[in-house]
Amino acid sequence: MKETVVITGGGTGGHLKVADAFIEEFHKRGFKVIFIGSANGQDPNWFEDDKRLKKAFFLDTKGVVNKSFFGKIKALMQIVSQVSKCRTIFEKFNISRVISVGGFSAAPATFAAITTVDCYLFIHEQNSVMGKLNEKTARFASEIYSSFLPQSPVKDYPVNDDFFDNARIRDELKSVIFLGGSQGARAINDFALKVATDLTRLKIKIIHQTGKADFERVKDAYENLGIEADVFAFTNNLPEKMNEADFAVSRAGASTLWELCANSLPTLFIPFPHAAKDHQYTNAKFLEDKGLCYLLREEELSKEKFIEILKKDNYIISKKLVDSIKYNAIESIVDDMLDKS
Ligand SMILES: CC(=O)N[C@H]1[C@@H](OP(=O)(O)OP(=O)(O)OC[C@H]2O[C@@H](n3ccc(=O)[nH]c3=O)[C@H](O)[C@@H]2O)O[C@H](CO)[C@@H](O)[C@@H]1O
Repeated sequence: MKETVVITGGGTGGHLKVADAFIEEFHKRGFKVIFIGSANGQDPNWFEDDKRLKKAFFLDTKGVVNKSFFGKIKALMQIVSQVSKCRTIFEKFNISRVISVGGFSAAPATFAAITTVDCYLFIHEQNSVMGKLNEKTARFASEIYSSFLPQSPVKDYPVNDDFFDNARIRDELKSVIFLGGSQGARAINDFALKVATDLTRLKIKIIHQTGKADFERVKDAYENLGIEADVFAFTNNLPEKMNEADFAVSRAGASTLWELCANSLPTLFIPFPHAAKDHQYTNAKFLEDKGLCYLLREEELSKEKFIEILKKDNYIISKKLVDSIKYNAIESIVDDMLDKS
């Protein structure tokens, strides 16, 4: 019988999507899988009743970054108190492999892995700049996987096959999709509304993911402009929406960024300006340096610049994107982990 592995981490959709890919891969290979995340955040929504899991634990932990001094101390004390709980779980289920996808949810199980004899820790870092926890614990890991690190043994990002299956080379411009990441982005919503009339005049269809909080406002605004756009708060079928689009305007969260690459969809990235250590900017910069995307900060945005970008020959970018990422990253990462432990 195959052993039990622990997948830990979460907090935001970006981390959880990668956790989900690991759960699927280990489950497919016949391993038993335990998920350890936080009770505070999105983790339970994703994995509470997941049939692929032998068990899911949601611990009382909160983020440490962006807190006051006392808030940080409290959050750290909470994490410390959960480490021994994780060690008990490891002992009970005989855990020797822990895979962290980062985020504060990963802290207790990561520290427990480091302090447990004969337990291998593997880290998947999604972004171009290491998160606080990964930065502190990386030297204890048996391997760190990242699409941005030159020394990573696997550089492809774990993207669902659907994004590749729905890919196509863009050789015309009939529709633009606006994407705000898992939460939506007000700045992107405002920009879309600002250029909507021009896009309509150019006979370009608008597809727009607003995020839950801003949906009603944006929907009403399109109605007031008399524009029939495909507006939604969140979709479970993003690959299909991307396939319909010929150009994207998007935040530069790691998962979305590589999904757009897998889809061969030319993109103007507008990074979230308050992301830790400006990592969304450096995520997109990595692609921009290779001539694979456009990148503007919020304050650099203008209607004129955008229209100019749309008029460029984006066929070349779309074609180049085909070689920027390959299928089966998760299989290659798990193969590498099993070789090393
Ligand atoms: C504000 C912030 O700090 N955001 C971080 C967060 O972003 P966020 O959680 O937005 O992360 P990503 O862009 O990486 O992922 C969003 C995920 O949501 C999915 N999706 C989105 C919209 C939709 O309608 N349907 C849908 O399924 C996308 O396919 C994607 O897989 O985690 C990322 C990964 O660590 C980081 O790079 C981001 O910087």
